[in-house]
Amino acid sequence: MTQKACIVGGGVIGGGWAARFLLNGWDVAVFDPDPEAERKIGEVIDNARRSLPALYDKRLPDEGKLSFHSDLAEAAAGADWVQESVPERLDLKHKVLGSLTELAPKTAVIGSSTSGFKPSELTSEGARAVVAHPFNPVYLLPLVELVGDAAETARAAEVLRSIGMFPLHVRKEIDAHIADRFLEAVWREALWLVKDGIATTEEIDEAIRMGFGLRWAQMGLFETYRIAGGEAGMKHFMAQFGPCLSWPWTKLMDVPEFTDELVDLIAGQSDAQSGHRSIRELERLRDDNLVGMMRALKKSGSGAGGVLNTHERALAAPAEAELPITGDRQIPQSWTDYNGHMNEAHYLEAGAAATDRFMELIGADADYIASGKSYFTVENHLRYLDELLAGERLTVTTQVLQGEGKKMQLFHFLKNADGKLAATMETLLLHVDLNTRASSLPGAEVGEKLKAFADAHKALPFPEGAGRFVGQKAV
Ligand SMILES: NC(=O)C1=CN([C@@H]2O[C@H](COP(=O)(O)OP(=O)(O)OC[C@H]3O[C@@H](n4cnc5c(N)ncnc54)[C@H](O)[C@@H]3O)[C@@H](O)[C@H]2O)C=CC1
Ligand SMILES: C[N+](C)(C)CC(=O)CC(=O)[O-]
Repeated sequence: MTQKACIVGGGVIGGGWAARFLLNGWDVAVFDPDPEAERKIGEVIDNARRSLPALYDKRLPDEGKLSFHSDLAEAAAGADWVQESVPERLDLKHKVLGSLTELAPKTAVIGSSTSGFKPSELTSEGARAVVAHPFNPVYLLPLVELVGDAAETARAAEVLRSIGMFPLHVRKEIDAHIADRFLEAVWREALWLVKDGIATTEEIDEAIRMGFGLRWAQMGLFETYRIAGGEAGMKHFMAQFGPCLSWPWTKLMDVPEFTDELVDLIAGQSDAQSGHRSIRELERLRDDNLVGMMRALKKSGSGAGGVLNTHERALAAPAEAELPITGDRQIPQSWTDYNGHMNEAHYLEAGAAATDRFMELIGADADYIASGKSYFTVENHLRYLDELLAGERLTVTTQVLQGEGKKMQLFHFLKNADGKLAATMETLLLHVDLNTRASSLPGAEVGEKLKAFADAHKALPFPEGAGRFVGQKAV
């Protein structure tokens, strides 16, 4: 049965939560008194539709139903998860969480997005809630800091994993949890650097994005510094840089006063730096960059890439069809080019991924390859028949044309969401012994499975376009 999330407060963060649940197949009911809430959330969800599916090489579940409610009881009825994301004021959080405790099903997790309040503060007037603190954009970044009752946060963690997030249990409640403690320290130093006229907002951003910002996404702080200690590792690093902590490098806890002058100085520099772009434009730029970086992390399984790999493995396999389905995904924005459609190179990428999937189907999987046997491609022929656009669903099915001895000849059909043929790729592979790098017969089981597909597919019509080559004569 479809699960339901109730989103209370649909601003920057509530909108992100709505998108995360919706695109993972949950029904989403929103309660927000702002008359503009539907438009704002719609824009956030459009951004999410453009970016979240691009992280995966499999299709996400069909989107759930989105509804807006002026009655909190109606929004909360039947919910499996309720997420409060109203402004960061304790009196307001008490009021909203108190009502939700009465109205939501007893079985529902009630999460608060609070950046700073502790669970004991949120529940001091009898409300039932745990802190589920996410990061912007909630639909792309996996981290959620969970703080509160152990059984309830364990239940919450399971749900969060199922929608591709990374729950981090905070062992002891503290103001601002873990991550915002860092962010606050960095923010405080940045304010001092601007106030003291040492650096502009743009120079501070360059100092982050040209250097340590790139490192942090893949190894965090401690692993990065371990390497910085050279062969002697962390001990050497601490011996060398530990004493600096007592030098006057930082402002420590000294907070700059938030005068009108400082606010104007920072807002003015920020306008000069980025005011020529709208917030939505900046969001799309941020999302495209995040998708590119997170896809790179997927390859090594580092950081957020490991979370994506785990979630992708849990996504449902496509339904059976006459031909094996060897690909089912949405087309990422990053696959499109200056002509506004999927670039030719990615047709090959989709076809090559289908070959890999077919190899798995006949047992030529990672273990088989590790045992020293594999297939090498020796020839491909691609026909580009129709445009494919960003966000469209792409499915690939595979017919075996030849599957005996060392040879495996496959014909991939690449189709859009309406089942229209957009491309075909014919590919010839030879089985190879990875130790001698010479062609060889496949293992008995792989050979038999391949032959079974080949025999079954012999009954099918020979595909139109198979056996073709580029016919233009050279002049
Ligand atoms: N903006 C950020 O970077 C992050 C914010 N948070 C936390 O998320 C929460 C929300 O912050 P934002 O989304 O940034 O704020 P926001 O100002 O963008 O959105 C708040 C929304 O709550 C609505 N609202 C106000 N009173 C309400 C009520 N009684 N019932 C239902 N909705 C109501 C407002 O109309 C608005 O749409 C805060 O607790 C904040 O600390 C957490 C992570 C990051
Ligand atoms: C500024 N902030 C404290 C609301 C930020 C967060 O809580 C997390 C984030 O997304 O940076």
